[in-house]
Amino acid sequence: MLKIALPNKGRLSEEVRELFNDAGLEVRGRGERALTASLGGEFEAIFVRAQDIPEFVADGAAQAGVTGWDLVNEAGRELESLMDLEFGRCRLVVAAREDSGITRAEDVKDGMRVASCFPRLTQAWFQQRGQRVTVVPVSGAAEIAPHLGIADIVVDLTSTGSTLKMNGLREVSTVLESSARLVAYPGNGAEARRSLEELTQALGSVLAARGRRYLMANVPKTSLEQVREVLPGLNGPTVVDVMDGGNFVAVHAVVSSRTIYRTVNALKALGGQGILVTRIERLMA
Ligand SMILES: Nc1ncnc2c1ncn2[C@@H]1O[C@H](COP(=O)(O)OP(=O)(O)OP(=O)(O)O)[C@@H](O)[C@H]1O
Ligand SMILES: O=P(O)(O)OC[C@H]1O[C@H](OP(=O)(O)OP(=O)(O)O)[C@H](O)[C@@H]1O
Ligand SMILES: [Mg+2]
Repeated sequence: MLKIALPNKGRLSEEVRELFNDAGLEVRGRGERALTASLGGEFEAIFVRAQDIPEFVADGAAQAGVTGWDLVNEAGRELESLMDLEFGRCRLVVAAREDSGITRAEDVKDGMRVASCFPRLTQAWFQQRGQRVTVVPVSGAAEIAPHLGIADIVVDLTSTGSTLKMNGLREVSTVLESSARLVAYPGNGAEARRSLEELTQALGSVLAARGRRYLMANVPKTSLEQVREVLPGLNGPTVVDVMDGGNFVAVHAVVSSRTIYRTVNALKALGGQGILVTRIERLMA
């Protein structure tokens, strides 16, 4: 059995579970507080805090894991990064009180105190810039520190920016961009690597499918050349005969979901009929 460490709660846990489900690795038989669950196949999920996952995987207690890229960097352990999972997007930023007069990283003076749940990354970032700050490690709610006089500035995660705003803080600089990652133990043997390669492909096929739709339409044969321009598909559209279709043929293609509205209108303008758009579960190139 290969152990995959997954976040037990918090920001990433629901989306991780959904991704694995969509890849056919359903988290089975997990009660609210269960610490492990079978994922089907040769995988077993172990549910731990997102923060602990880099350590567990780096130690080989789990052969792979999913956690934030921010936490992987903060841990500073050697890990193989197998795939960016594209959700959990956020940034680790330097922020200061609106009324502090600090608007750029250069305004941070030597000796200032910086509250952060990411003390290692914070220390390293300022050090690299030649700024000598004192890091005040906290385990959460760093945004309150400047108001309590515990620190002058903070280094914290943000995505929508509403927490910073609510706390009267202004973003000054970005330390790191993050999203959820699939990481692996560097000491895995050949067999584990093969299984993890299959896992990576399965998860990748779900991610690839999410931004795409499968489109079918009947179009006049005479407009096929123009249809090709509208429907590039992966390797150009598949063209299928329609029984008793007269002048019409069916075209099938995988298209971007972002442009589907325009694509459908363009097909209609070319005489397309019976247009059907469906979701794709998985897509392997
Ligand atoms: N606002 C956000 N938007 C998007 N992703 C985020 C956001 N905040 C955190 N994340 C991502 O989710 C990861 C886990 O954060 P989360 O808040 O769930 O856990 P935690 O606060 O470290 O743990 P716990 O809830 O157990 O104390 C972060 O390391 C980051 O990668
Ligand atoms: O830019 P925003 O969209 O406002 O998000 C930023 C907030 O999200 C995270 O906290 P979270 O909500 O995970 O709570 P936590 O402090 O309990 O981890 C992060 O620590 C910020 O406080
Ligand atoms: Mg959090």
